[in-house]
Amino acid sequence: MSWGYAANNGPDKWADNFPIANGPRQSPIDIVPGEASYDAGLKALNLKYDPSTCLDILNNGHSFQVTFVDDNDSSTLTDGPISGIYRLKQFHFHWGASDDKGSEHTVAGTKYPAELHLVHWNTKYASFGEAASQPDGLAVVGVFLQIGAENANLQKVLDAFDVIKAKGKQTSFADFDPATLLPGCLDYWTYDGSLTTPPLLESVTWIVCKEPVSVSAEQMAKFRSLLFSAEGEAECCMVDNYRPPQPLKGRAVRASFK
Ligand SMILES: COc1ccc(/C(C)=C/C(=O)O)cc1
Ligand SMILES: [Zn+2]
Repeated sequence: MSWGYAANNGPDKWADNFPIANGPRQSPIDIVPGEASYDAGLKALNLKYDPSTCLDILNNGHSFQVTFVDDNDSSTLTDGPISGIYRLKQFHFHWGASDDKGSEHTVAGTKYPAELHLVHWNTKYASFGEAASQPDGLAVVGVFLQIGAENANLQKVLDAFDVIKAKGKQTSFADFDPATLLPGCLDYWTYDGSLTTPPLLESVTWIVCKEPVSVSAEQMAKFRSLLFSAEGEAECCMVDNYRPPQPLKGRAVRASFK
């Protein structure tokens, strides 16, 4: 049986096949603002995305992801807490069955209804796959979603859902600028962590934005219309696809802001 988010294959079971699940730098974590240390040496995030690198949108059975062409430096993350150039590979989300849960990171115990992850890889390595196994291989920008006004930029992504409802469905998705999903203020917390799904590799520099972006309740219902299940299988709604916070194990969380 493969991993998932159900009682029999969910986060509490992942260590059976992926023992790193109990490792020293696992993600997500609960971010406690009062315990984060302001680091004046942290640079502002420099995100430069080219919409023409947007390729397709896929239901991978755990989330949906929008994948980008990453054979050049058209869409990159530089500065912030990292050194060098990291290329955007994909973005995806995690969300709940109801608005009181869904994010992976929490802020002083507060869960948001959803969380966006923009996954970038360090170009000092030859490929995403190679980078994913290195301690400085990946940088993921996390953005919280909170219930409010309809998000017109997000709606462009949600409008593609009808053709990717089931696991394994994929369709072309062009000319989308992921920068339109970012909050106005790019203040962030940063810490060393991991992938939040198997293989849970400890290769991620996490960059979690303090400011959430809006999503309407109707848009959240659209997220919940996707399926974990493939066509022809018993329908299982894609909800609660989030890993809960993991032990900090002595790690420092730094803030880019006072
Ligand atoms: C090498 O295989 C991989 C599988 C998943 C991932 C990600 C990007 C997981 C996550 O988003 O937590 C990376 C590599
Ligand atoms: Zn994620």
